[in-house]
Amino acid sequence: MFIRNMIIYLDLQETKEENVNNAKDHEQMLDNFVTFFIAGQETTANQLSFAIMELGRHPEIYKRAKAEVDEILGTKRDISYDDLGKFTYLSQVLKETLRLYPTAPGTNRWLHEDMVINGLKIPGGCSVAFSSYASQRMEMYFKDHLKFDPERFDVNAPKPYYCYYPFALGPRICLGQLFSQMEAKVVLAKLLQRFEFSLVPGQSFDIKDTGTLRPKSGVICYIKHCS
Ligand code: HEM
Repeated sequence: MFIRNMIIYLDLQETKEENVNNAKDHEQMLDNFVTFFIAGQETTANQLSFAIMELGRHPEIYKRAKAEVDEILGTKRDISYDDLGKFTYLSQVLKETLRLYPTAPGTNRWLHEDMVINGLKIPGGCSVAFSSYASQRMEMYFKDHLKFDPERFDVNAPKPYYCYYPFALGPRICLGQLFSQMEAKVVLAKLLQRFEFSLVPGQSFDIKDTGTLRPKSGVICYIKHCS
């Protein structure tokens, strides 16, 4: 990610030298830089914090995720691309984490013309906000809606179409979706392979919304090196 950001930065400098008068180009480049920098770093980092938090709260889920990692990696240091495809349960854990804690909790779209949705008229020329946080916690879409349950994302479970969208939907869907989930799997697998986590008792599991969601007071853990 750092290298990627650096490349964008260098491009920006070159553009500045070549085309000093074109402020609009620069603004767009800067917009992209900020998007990548914010969208590309905090969202995945916070997803991992929430994942560790939920694994700490559910020892049986933790045990199963750890068993999968140990079976696939053993004591191997490097994770290959093929290994990533085998982390079925870990992937379910990460999806369920983003259901309860969509770290980018919504998005919006500009409506160019009037629309009627479910009998409700929405006038054109306004911005419509979508909350993945709200949709993904609704009982009408998810049984035991507040329960952390990675089984919802089992390959045989019914697919939660159009009510689960942590990366948004449509042509402007998150550009980094696949990359971020590869990154999250690598980091979580490595953490589970090498360390044992347990939550320090008495901490709050409140959420803070600073544009992206994060655990309000961090996730405080005891960490032990796996023998
Ligand atoms: C857990 C991790 C992530 C989540 C939950 C997430 C979520 C989102 C959401 C909800 C949007 C808005 C899309 C829309 O309005 O249609 C978005 C946009 C975007 N994301 Fe991510 N994102 C994540 C990671 C990343 C990473 C790692 C990158 C880059 C490497 C990235 C790059 C972008 C970009 C460039 C956009 C703007 C796309 C556009 O407007 O066409 N995201 N992301």
